[in-house]
Amino acid sequence: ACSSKLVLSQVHPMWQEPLAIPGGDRQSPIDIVVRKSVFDPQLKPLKVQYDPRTCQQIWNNGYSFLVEYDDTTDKSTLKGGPLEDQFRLCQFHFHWGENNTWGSEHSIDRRLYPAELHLVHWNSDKYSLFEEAVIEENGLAVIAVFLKIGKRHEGLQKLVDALPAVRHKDSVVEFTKFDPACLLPENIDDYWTYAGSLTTPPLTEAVTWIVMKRHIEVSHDQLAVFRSLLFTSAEEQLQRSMVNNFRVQQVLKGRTVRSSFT
Ligand SMILES: NS(=O)(=O)c1ccc(S(=O)(=O)NCc2cccs2)s1
Ligand SMILES: [Zn+2]
Repeated sequence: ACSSKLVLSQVHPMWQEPLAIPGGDRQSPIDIVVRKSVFDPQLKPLKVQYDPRTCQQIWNNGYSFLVEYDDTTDKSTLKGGPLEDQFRLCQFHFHWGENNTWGSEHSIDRRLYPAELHLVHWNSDKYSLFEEAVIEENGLAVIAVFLKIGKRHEGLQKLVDALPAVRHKDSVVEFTKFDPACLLPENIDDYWTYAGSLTTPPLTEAVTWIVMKRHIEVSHDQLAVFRSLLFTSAEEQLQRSMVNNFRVQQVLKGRTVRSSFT
């Protein structure tokens, strides 16, 4: 699966930022300044086709919890939008805060949300493995969806109920038949897109970001369960709550953010 345990450089947890990424001129996340985004009429509708049968497991990797999909065939795919090629879903995960005031990685005109969903895909037209794609500039496509506190999200509850089983770093639990399309807003035609990077190590500048304009709602209690997870493994003396697992916003460095809507 896409998050095989490649040996990552011994950087500190991402929010004690490595000073600068050598030549980092397309880092993520960013603040999206709506009035500076450029409508691009050539942007196509996104084509999302997810097969719930490819869902395999949930893994606490010490940064977030990842719901991992079988990406050995083109069963769960993303294409269209700003993308030239077909991309395979390999995992989705979230970033969230210690309270409901902040937690998202991207912001819209400086507005932060309590959490942000990332659906991670890699370019299966050009590469044969996630690990190859993750170092290429057109290798990954990540859909970002903001979460707002409101009504309970029925589809999310199956995931919330499984989280206590992956409380500690490096714990894994089988998780199947979950359709990640239920986490997308009804309208996925309105989005911003820009060239960026992974927001955790290895921070590679390989990501075409697709940030949804519409958010989804989850309940206060559902998000509270995210905060019951731990950054630390069961053996560690000092347990640390998994909260504020977002990266600080990065400079735009002249990049253009395009919008699919006016
Ligand atoms: N927040 S985000 O969507 O920008 C992501 C950060 C890391 C992601 S990954 O786990 O898919 N790959 C990172 C790797 C792990 C091992 C080898 S590379 S996706
Ligand atoms: Zn992420």
